[in-house]
Amino acid sequence: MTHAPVNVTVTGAAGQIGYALLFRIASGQLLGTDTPVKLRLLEIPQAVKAAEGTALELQDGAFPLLAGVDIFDDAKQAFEGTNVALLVGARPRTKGMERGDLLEANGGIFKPQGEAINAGAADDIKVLVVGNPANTNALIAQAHAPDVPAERFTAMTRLDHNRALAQLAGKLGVSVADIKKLTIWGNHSATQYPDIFHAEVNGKNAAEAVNDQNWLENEFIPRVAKRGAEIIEARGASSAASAASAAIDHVHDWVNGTPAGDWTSMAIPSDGSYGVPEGLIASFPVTCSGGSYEIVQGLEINDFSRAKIDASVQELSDEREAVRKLGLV
Ligand SMILES: NC(=O)C1=CN([C@@H]2O[C@H](COP(=O)(O)OP(=O)(O)OC[C@H]3O[C@@H](n4cnc5c(N)ncnc54)[C@H](O)[C@@H]3O)[C@@H](O)[C@H]2O)C=CC1
Ligand SMILES: O=C([O-])CC(=O)C(=O)O
Repeated sequence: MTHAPVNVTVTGAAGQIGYALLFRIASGQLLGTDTPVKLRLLEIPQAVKAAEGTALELQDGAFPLLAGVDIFDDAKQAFEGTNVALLVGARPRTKGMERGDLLEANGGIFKPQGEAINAGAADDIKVLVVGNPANTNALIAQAHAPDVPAERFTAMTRLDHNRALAQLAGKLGVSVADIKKLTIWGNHSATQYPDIFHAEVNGKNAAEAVNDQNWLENEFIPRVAKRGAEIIEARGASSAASAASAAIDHVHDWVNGTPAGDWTSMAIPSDGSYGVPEGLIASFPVTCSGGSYEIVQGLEINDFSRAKIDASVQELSDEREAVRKLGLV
């Protein structure tokens, strides 16, 4: 072991995603196999007992990298000294419900959590918001943490990125490892835009390799964008293990870097790149290195992509307007 333990706070620890996530964090997959972790679990009072049960199982995992587990029902305490915060706890969307319906209910969760991060988190805090509507929940938390650099607040579109990789690999009969430079733009919602125009498949342009605009427009994009609903329909519950896996990928790459010659997708506060209004937490193509990320610049955006990006960004602007009206940002 070469590092001091890193404090990782997970909210919604007793939920479905939490159950799939905590064991992978404890095993070293979040930060690396030379980094011990101390877990700080935040739950609502009614779910603390269940979180305690999970903590017993974590103990039984005998993970050499797990330096401790503490459980809280108070956000201020849970974020004290935190280096990495995974904000998973939220109300999951249920059958027939759109993410927009959840804005108000979740505002009441992410405002106090932003304040608690501002008050007590470590200087190097990195925040990933998973709980939906993830982009706007991240915006709310960030708005209440004025002393933390805004770029430390991110939201998860890595699951969408991974879903798009898998669909494209299936179409072309290749491995996901053969695909590079795919991008999710915009919101983690049905308006998101999975972009294959800059993606490469074994070094060849992916859109040219597919050469099927009908598949792109009428199968690939809707399949990826509505995959969450497809899983809910099939499983009777929202994606959990795949969401946990994507959260691991997101933080792992942020901390340890993206591979040379590739990029990933993260929802981050816009700096105005690609015409996305500044401050919106939107998904972009990013490279990570040395613990920070940068938006991939200079990509040519064709008319088809422009319209799709604009539509998703418009939804984010509307969500920001809605939470402004609620006094949440
Ligand atoms: N960004 C993404 O790609 C994805 C996001 N999600 C979202 O992740 C969230 C969690 O999903 P699941 O684990 O399946 O839900 P779940 O309902 O199984 O678990 C949520 C947990 O959060 C806890 N919780 C609620 N309010 C809290 C608070 N104020 N502080 C701490 N904990 C709190 C609940 O007690 C519950 O244990 C949902 O919002 C879901 O829509 C799910 C899949 C993908
Ligand atoms: O759709 C949902 O509520 C869960 C989710 O975000 C996803 O699976 O992408």
